[in-house]
Amino acid sequence: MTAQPTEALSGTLRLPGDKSISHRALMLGGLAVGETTIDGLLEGEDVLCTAAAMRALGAEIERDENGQWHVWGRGVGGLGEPDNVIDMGNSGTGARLLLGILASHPLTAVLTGDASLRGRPMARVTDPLAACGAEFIARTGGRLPLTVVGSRDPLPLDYELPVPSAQVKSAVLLAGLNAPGDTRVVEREATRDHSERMLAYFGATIRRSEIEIEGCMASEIVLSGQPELTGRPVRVPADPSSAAFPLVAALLLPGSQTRLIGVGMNPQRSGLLTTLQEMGGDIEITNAREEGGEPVADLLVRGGPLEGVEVPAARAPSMIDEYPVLAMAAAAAKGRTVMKGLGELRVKESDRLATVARGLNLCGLEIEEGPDSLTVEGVNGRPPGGNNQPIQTELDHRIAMSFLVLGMASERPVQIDDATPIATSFPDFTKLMQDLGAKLTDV
Ligand SMILES: O=C(O)C1=C[C@@H](OP(=O)(O)O)[C@@H](O)[C@H](O)C1
Ligand SMILES: C=C(OP(=O)(O)O)C(=O)O
Repeated sequence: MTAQPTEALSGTLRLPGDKSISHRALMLGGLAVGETTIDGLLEGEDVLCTAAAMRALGAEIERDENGQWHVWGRGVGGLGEPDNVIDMGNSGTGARLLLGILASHPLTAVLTGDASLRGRPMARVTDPLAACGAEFIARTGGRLPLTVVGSRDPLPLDYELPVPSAQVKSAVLLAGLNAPGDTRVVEREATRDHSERMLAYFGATIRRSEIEIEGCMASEIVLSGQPELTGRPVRVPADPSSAAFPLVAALLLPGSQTRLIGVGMNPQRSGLLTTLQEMGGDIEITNAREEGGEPVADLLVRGGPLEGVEVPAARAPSMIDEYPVLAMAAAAAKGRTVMKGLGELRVKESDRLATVARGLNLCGLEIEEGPDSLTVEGVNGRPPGGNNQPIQTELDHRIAMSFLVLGMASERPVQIDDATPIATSFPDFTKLMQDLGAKLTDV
C-alpha cells in the first residue's frame, strides 16, 4: 500500500472499539453467569481470535444483525477443555490473558499464533502462573506453541510485576478468579486498568491501594477469589491507540480539521495526547463524559507546527503502543525528540524500536536508536519520504499505519510492504482515512 502526500484532512470520525477492552469483555462475559451484551466491540482479527478461543472453551458467543455481540458465560471455573489447538493469531493480549484463565481451569490446552506471536516471550506470564499449580511446556525461550495443563486445585497468586505490563497483571488476576482467597499483584508503575474496572463491574471484589516499597510508592491490587461474576451490558469506547493515527495525520497537515468521537480517555492510555499537546499540537478535548465505566471525550484536532520534546520514561506505560506514530510526528516537528524507557517496544508484534528506526532512515531521517531509547531529528516541515523501497512492516499493524501516516505528510509517497496486518486492530483504517481525504492506494 502507498500513501501519497496529502494537503489536509477534514471530517468527523467514529473510530473502532478499544482492543484491550474488547478482549476483556469477551473473556469476562465467558466467565460470567448469564448474558453479557457488548456494543461497539472491535471486530478486528485479534479480538475475533479471542471470541473463537472463548467459544472453543464452551462460552456461547453470537453477533446479531445490528452488530451487537452476546456472550452466555460458563461461570468462574466453568470453562471446558478445547478439542483442538487454539490459534491466537497476532494477539499478545489475547494469548497472555487467556493463559491466565486456562492456568486455573482443570484442562489441557495448546496455544499457537502467527509468526510474530510465536516469536514473543510468554515466560513473563507462565512464570508467575506456574505458582497457582499450572504446568506449561513451551518452545525454547518460552515461546508458542505452548501447552498448558491447568491446575485442578488452583492456589491464589502474589506477584510483583518485574516489567510494567497490563497483560501480565491481567493474566495473574484472571488466574486468581478461580482460586480461593486473595490474589495480589503489585505494580510500581501504573499500567492500563481495564481489567480491574471490568472485574469490579462484573461483580468481583477488587481493590487498589497505594503502598510503599523501598521508599517508592507502588500500587497493590487485591482480588477476592471465586466470586460469582454476572453478565452485564458493556459499551466499548473508541480505541485511543487507533485514534492516534488520524490524530497525528491531522496535526501534521496544516489546514486539517478533524473531529474524533467518543475516544477512550483512561489516564493510563492518554500519554500520547499529553505529549502531542506539549509539542504544540492543537487538540481540543470536548464533551468529556463516562461510558461503561471508562472516561471518554471528543477530540477536535487542527493541523499546525509541532516542536520536538523529551518524553520521560515514566510516561511509557500510558502510551506504549503509540511510540511508532509519535516518531512520525517527531520526524516533521521542529528540533529533536527524545523518547526514553522504550525497552518493552522490542517485544511487541515486531521489535518496534528497530522497525521504526530502519523505516525512518529509509525515509531520509536522522535517527538514533539506543537500547531502550529513540531520538528523532525533526525536519520542521515535510520529511523527504520514501525512496521506492517499501518499508518492512514485519506483521506489525502499528508500523504499517504509522508509515502510511508519514507518507501523507512527506514530500514523496511512502510505500509499505504489507497492509494486511492493519486488520488486527483497525480493519476500516484505509476507508476511514480516505473519507478524511487521505490518498491511500493498494499497489
Ligand atoms: O493489556 C493490554 O490490553 C495491553 C497491554 C500492553 O501490553 P503490555 O502489557 O505487554 O505492556 C499493550 O502494548 C497491548 O497492546 C495491550
Ligand atoms: C502490542 C499490541 O498488541 P498485543 O500485545 O495484544 O499483540 C498492540 O496492539 O500494539
